Amino acid sequence: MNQFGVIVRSFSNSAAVNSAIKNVTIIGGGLMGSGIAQVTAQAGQNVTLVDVNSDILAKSQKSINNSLGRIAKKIYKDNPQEGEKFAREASERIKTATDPVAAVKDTDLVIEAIVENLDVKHALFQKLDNAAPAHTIFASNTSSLSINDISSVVKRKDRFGGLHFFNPVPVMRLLEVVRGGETTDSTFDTMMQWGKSIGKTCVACKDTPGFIVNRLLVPYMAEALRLLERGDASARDIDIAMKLGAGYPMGPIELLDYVGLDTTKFILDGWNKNYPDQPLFKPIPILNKLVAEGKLGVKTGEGFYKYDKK
Ligand SMILES: CC(=O)CC(=O)SCCNC(=O)CCNC(=O)[C@H](O)C(C)(C)COP(=O)(O)OP(=O)(O)OC[C@H]1O[C@@H](n2cnc3c(N)ncnc32)[C@H](O)[C@@H]1OP(=O)(O)O
Ligand SMILES: NC(=O)C1=CN([C@@H]2O[C@H](COP(=O)(O)OP(=O)(O)OC[C@H]3O[C@@H](n4cnc5c(N)ncnc54)[C@H](O)[C@@H]3O)[C@@H](O)[C@H]2O)C=CC1
Repeated sequence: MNQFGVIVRSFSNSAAVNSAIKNVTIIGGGLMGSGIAQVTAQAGQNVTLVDVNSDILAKSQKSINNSLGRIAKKIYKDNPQEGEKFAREASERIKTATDPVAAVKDTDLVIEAIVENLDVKHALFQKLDNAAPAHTIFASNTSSLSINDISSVVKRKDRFGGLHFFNPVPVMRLLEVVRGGETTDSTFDTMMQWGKSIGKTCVACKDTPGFIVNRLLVPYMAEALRLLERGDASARDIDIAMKLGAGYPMGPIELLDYVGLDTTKFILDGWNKNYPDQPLFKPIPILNKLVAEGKLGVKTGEGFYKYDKK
């Protein structure tokens, strides 16, 4: 299996990792849900991707097909026909739906990737808990909320955990597997095994704010904005500095635009509310202003920088 979760014999000698999970329902077809749907389908599993309307789902399918095309070109560079077949078959494994309750009736794993808002996530999981089979594991891709807080509204707390992916999902190799307070060993092991089955490198983490990556990355991006606000350096120079001086693939301000300014604001606001004494989590006026103006980064065509609308 290669790093894209695709079993290609000529690319690797390692055996495919089996998982008890065959049918996966992903709720939220935005930036992250689309990527999670794609990597799951690439690994040969059946996916149902759910969002609030069919226009959004059509956009998700378009971005999945674009990404599959890029990956197919890379791994089947000497065999374009095989590449087309791979992309078509993966795409066909993804069904779309607008009713989350019907979409979990026959599924082994539900991964929630909707807006980073506890009340909205609660309303969704409450509905799903009664509808999904008893064995089904629920997971959230939350960036910053507590898994215990999210799972507080369901009965299946033992079959609930965090599966935290990174953007862009088809390229980033890490998956943080998060154990909530009541997650059983069996649920945790199944989630780990599933992560491996889709080609990700899994790390384990407790239910601590930001898990591993965001606890380090979000304060770093916030400090970059404070540097910018103080007028100590321009956005472009901060980005160049961290790329050429620290070897990061993107500078912190480019990365903020890439992640979505609304998502980062949600994260900081939530942590500031829970940890008011932590200076690293304080609100950042320049970030709040852009979000209020609807400039959310790459996805809206403008954030700290401007982008061509796709
Ligand atoms: C907020 C949270 O909760 C957690 C998070 O996600 S935090 C954010 C984590 N993500 C990061 O830190 C991303 C940092 N950036 C990067 O790693 C890189 O800039 C990047 C992979 C995004 C793009 O890489 P790049 O070299 O700048 O651009 P680009 O040449 O377009 O892409 C590199 C490769 O990835 C591929 N690629 C990029 N995006 C892709 C996508 N969505 N689908 C498929 N392939 C993709 C490209 O085809 C390209 O392949 P080749 O090298 O074979 O040509
Ligand atoms: N943006 C990022 O880099 C990362 C985000 N995350 C987390 O993933 C989750 C999703 O983030 P993004 O994909 O960036 O957001 P997004 O805004 O791109 O997509 C969210 C999608 O969920 C849909 N949605 C909202 N409520 C819904 C509901 N009740 N039922 C069905 N669909 C619903 C929206 O229509 C939208 O398409 C958030 O919890 C975020 O914190 C995790 C890792 C990285």
